[in-house]
Amino acid sequence: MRIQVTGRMEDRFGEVLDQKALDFLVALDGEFATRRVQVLDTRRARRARYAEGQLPGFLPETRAIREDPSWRVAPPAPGLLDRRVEITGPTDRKMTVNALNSGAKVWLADFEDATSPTWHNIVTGQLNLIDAIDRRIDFTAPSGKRYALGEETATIVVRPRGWHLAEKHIVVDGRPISASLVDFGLYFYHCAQRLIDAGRGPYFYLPKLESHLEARLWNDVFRFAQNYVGIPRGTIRATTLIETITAAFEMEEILYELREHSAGLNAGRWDYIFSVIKNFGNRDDFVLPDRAAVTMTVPFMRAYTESLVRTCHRRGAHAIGGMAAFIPSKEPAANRAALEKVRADKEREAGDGFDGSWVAHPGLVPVCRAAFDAVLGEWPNQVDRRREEVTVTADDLLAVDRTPGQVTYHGVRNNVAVALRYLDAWLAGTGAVAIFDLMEDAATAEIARCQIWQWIHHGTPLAGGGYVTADLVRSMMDEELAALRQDRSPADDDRLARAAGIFVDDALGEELPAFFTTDAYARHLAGPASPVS
Ligand SMILES: CC(=O)SCCNC(=O)CCNC(=O)[C@H](O)C(C)(C)COP(=O)(O)OP(=O)(O)OC[C@H]1O[C@@H](n2cnc3c(N)ncnc32)[C@H](O)[C@@H]1OP(=O)(O)O
Ligand SMILES: O=CC(=O)O
Ligand SMILES: [Mg+2]
Repeated sequence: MRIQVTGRMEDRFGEVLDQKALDFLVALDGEFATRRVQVLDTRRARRARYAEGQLPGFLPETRAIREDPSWRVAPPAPGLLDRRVEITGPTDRKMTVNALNSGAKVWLADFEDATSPTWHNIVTGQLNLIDAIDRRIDFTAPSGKRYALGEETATIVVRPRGWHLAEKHIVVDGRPISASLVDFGLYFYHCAQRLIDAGRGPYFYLPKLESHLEARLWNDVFRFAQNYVGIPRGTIRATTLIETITAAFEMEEILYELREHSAGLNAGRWDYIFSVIKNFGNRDDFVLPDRAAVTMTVPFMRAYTESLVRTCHRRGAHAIGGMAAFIPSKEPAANRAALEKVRADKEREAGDGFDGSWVAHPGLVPVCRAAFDAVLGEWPNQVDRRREEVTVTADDLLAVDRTPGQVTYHGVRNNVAVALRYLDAWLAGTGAVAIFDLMEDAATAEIARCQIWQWIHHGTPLAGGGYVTADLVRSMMDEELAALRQDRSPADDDRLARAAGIFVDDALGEELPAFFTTDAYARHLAGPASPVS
């Protein structure tokens, strides 16, 4: 047999991994596995060029696409006209029900940043999506709380894992298959027709793209999939996250490649910051201050979001805002402060022309809705607001050295503390967690470990004296681990040691690995003992 499922088959997994769905995965793999490898090679080569001092720019070979004012993306599909509030989150059963009932217009069902890609999470996530669409997901929790879908639910938009990740529990001809193709393929195969019958469609968010050629690859996947099951071209819709610095130079081209399937662009701010550090970490003029100082209004971030809105609206596409990391707190003063910060963030986005934005928690839906209601009123979006006055140059997008702020002892310590806590949760199977009152996920954890690497690499001075050194970071790490061990049971020691090992490999080494998730997945989550107990 060409395809083998090596992951443990739990209750009902056969419903997701039936022979016809597996045949579809084999077909996707046969068509696209080689191109995925080429994409990853191209990424490596591009990063190597940046390491030698090259900087990205707008592509001369695609100038005609940018300068042609005539083309537009497809009009919005059913359920995607009004996207003023989108809630994101993992696809476990409880959160699936809570997100769909949250009052948000869209639910981003996340297999990427918010999910630890254990085999269990991936397959049960697919099952939960099928059950949600069939409206048979209701259940009673052990606490006695009843979870049931309401009458009106959010439109589901699935975010498959990025091209860099493999799914090692499914092998084709002895090779692990692309995780993107698994998440896309299983959802599409099982749910496309169900969604069409329910008056919506198979919709996706595309993460971590680095170029328009990656968008072309996704577009070809969509064409192939639609032909395979016999549904019209253009039934699939996809919103592309602009969350890498290289994609920011190719927004027009990405919309163009996907135009028959495009549902717009999203400003994935956290991975964007990560991408800037990752690509230019070697350069003195790209050293960023404490993470808390890298706000959405610093010049390089502002250039990126202004350009995104203008580009989308010029092409008739939705521009969707990003994630404020502040989440509700049980402590009233902290809660008020968090809501106020989210309100300011969403009001700025609505004022800038975004058509909607993301929230991480149901308690934030009303804040985001109010900010967009105030600007949109009865209109479903503001795609007609062209923002023609905006001009953004390559220098603006790369103006990282104009970011005010310092590197502080507290900022370094916070990154160490967040990275260790996040990695520990990720190893235990949870991909999004509240840490020190902020939402943390794979993208924010990447920032934490990359900043540490960058600051050590440059021997960055600390405000108040001293420098960031590997010794300083190691001593902080030891203190944090000791404090965590005190709070936990000895049974957690092995997992904490593994979390520390990932941190050392990915933040303290000579080289800066492209993603912590790839190696950490292969070493810790892909074996029989995943998640790590
Ligand atoms: C960079 C990016 O990619 S951003 C997008 C990826 N990140 C995310 O999607 C993060 C999503 N958010 C979350 O996972 C969660 O909100 C967390 C982990 C940050 C906090 O979760 P908790 O600690 O459970 O928060 P809290 O206890 O306040 O939750 C209250 C209720 O809201 C539910 N809830 C919280 N967040 C969500 C969500 N995003 N979707 C659905 N339900 C949610 C909880 O399940 C809980 O339900 P219950 O009352 O039925 O038990
Ligand atoms: O996916 C979103 C991000 O900010 O990263
Ligand atoms: Mg992201």
